[in-house]
Amino acid sequence: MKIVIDDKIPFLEGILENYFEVVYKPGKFICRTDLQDADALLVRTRTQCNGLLLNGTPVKCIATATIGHDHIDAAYCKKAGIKWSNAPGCNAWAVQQYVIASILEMAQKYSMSLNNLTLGIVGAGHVGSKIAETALALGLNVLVNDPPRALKEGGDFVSLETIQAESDFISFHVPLTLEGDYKTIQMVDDHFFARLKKMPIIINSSRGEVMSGDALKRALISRVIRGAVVDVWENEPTVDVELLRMVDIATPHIAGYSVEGKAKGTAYAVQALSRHFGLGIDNWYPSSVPSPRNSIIEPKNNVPHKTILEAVRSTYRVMIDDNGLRSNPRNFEKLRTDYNFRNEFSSFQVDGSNLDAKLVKRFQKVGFIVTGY
Ligand SMILES: NC(=O)c1ccc[n+]([C@@H]2O[C@H](COP(=O)([O-])OP(=O)(O)OC[C@H]3O[C@@H](n4cnc5c(N)ncnc54)[C@H](O)[C@@H]3O)[C@@H](O)[C@H]2O)c1
Ligand SMILES: O=C(O)[C@H](O)[C@H](O)COP(=O)(O)O
Repeated sequence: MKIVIDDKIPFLEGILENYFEVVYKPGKFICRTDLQDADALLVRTRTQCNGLLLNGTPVKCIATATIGHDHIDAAYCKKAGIKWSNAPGCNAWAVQQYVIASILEMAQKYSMSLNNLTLGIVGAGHVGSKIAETALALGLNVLVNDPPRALKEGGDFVSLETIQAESDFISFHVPLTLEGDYKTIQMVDDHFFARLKKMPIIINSSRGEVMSGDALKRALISRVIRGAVVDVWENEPTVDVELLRMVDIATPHIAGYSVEGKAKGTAYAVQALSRHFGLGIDNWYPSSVPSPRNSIIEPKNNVPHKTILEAVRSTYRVMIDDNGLRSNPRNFEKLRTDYNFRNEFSSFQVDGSNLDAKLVKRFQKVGFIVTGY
């Protein structure tokens, strides 16, 4: 059997070679000729898996080592009898880290106290629900909009209008969908911004095409919003430099780039291939996943948001990623390729010996391990 694999998927070398003839190639350049005698394809978001790529090839199974699967033409695959899988939730904690770090940076920049501010979350799946829980622990009010879940589950969901009217931050965690009752393509447009009431900060780490960059620029110019955090862009890897200069935090689609998230993404993809081809490695996981060089955090004080911001910064400095893209927006894809995957909060231990009980709880809710309290 033969498999073609995106050559930027970590933790994989030597694994599938035991079962397949393996060809590694940059995801963007995988083409139909590469697949003439291939049975399977293992990709990231950089390979468009559609009829153009797959028609007339023997590929019968595609695994993507990512949460998002908008690069896979599901309708085509169904028609062509190609099975595909993604890696649900693999890097959700990495995006939680990115969004929480960004909210704390924004609160500091604009001198906002998080207590009693409202975070509106649009899309409450693996990522959105983790952020909701952390935000509550940080003292924010949380409103959640997720019409597909609301229809299935009922419960405490609000309308998009409520999010627009009451939020000080709005963070998007929807998949990119092009059609249907809940389609998300360009869901954030001039009409969306016109309904905002509280000059919120907008955060997009979902997909660039969910939001109109031009509408976002108009909203920033007219001060309908206070600011914006943008990790995903329309037309990646090209970045609208005018927009980049206007937003508060601009990063090159790295919200999900944690060591743990990458390890899980690879593992879920290998496991899916194993199930499909009967490889017998259904529980495979990378044998060694790097830990942080210094995993102990010793908080200096008991002032909640200050000490949590310091701890968060010691795991991840989102402003360094911002600076990287700002200094060289044309390097978008290279910044991603060369990215030094960070560790998630759960790989760090906070020394709780001088923390009050409430702060211990908060650190735990953010995702840290707290010891010695
Ligand atoms: N920037 C990054 O590095 C990065 C990393 C991971 C995921 N993502 C993106 O984030 C998205 C969300 O990830 P996830 O793991 O939480 O996905 P998920 O599938 O677990 O959750 C998505 C949620 O959005 C809801 N939803 C769908 N359409 C909606 C609509 N119109 N309005 C409101 N809610 C809607 C769904 O019901 C679901 O609960 C992914 O699809 C991916 O595109 C980006
Ligand atoms: O959908 C996802 O999982 C994320 O957007 C992911 O971080 C994209 O990762 P890449 O395709 O660069 O590996």
